[in-house]
Amino acid sequence: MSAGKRTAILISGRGSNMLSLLEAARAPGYPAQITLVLSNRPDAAGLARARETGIATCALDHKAFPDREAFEQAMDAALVEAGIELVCLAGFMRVLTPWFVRRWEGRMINIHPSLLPLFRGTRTHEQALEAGMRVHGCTVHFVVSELDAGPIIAQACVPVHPDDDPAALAARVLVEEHRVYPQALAEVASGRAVLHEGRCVFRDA
Ligand SMILES: Nc1nc2c(c(=O)[nH]1)N[C@@H](CN(C=O)c1ccc(C(=O)N[C@@H](CCC(=O)O)C(=O)O)cc1)CN2
Ligand SMILES: NCC(=O)N[C@@H]1O[C@H](COP(=O)([O-])[O-])[C@@H](O)[C@H]1O
Repeated sequence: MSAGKRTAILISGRGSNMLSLLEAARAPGYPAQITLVLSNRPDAAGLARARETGIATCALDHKAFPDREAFEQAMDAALVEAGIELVCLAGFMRVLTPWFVRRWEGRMINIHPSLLPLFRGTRTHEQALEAGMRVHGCTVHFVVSELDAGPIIAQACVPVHPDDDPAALAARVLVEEHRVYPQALAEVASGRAVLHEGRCVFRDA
């Protein structure tokens, strides 16, 4: 049995979704193997958490590069050097240029803390509360150049409670992120979910 698709996780912060993906990938037969954690922030707390697990890490400070393209070329080189086949964005807070997206389109997914296409961008939990939503949630999608607009692979819903503040709602959504992201990665890594003609298509693997 193959060891699974060589997968990199890109982070900018604490890395809780990274940890849930790492844990899921330890299961026998899981179709992806996490072989690299890369961050645009050398001080990202998730890097230290990744190193504790023994996984290879790479810190590329985006501010050390003259422009976005130079940073992305270095990131791409690190991924290619590591033999990466799939990329998971997990709290990676850089908008990727069309150049990088074209390099990885169909092999790069992201988790977003809202039920897309509702509430793209940032402050998603505040937006949901301001809109008076009774349900909220998270979305795993293929990454395309347009921000948070890629074809949806999986979603999970949570109830919005009357006394919710953004932090309470975020915490409830995060539990579902940790459940649905590993499921979505398995769908993509196994070939069951594919990006085809701008849509997410489910095939018998
Ligand atoms: N081309 C794409 N790039 C990225 C996507 C995408 O769908 N297409 N998803 C995002 C993740 N994301 C929300 O899910 C997101 C990340 C970053 C930003 C943003 O405004 N970043 C700023 C810098 C912010 C910072 O450094 O703190 C920027 O890049 O200038 C918005 C949404 C990942 N990239
Ligand atoms: N626009 C991207 C975005 O907002 N992503 C969100 O950042 C958090 C990262 O947490 P983590 O580092 O603990 O996984 C997660 O809630 C993820 O959905």
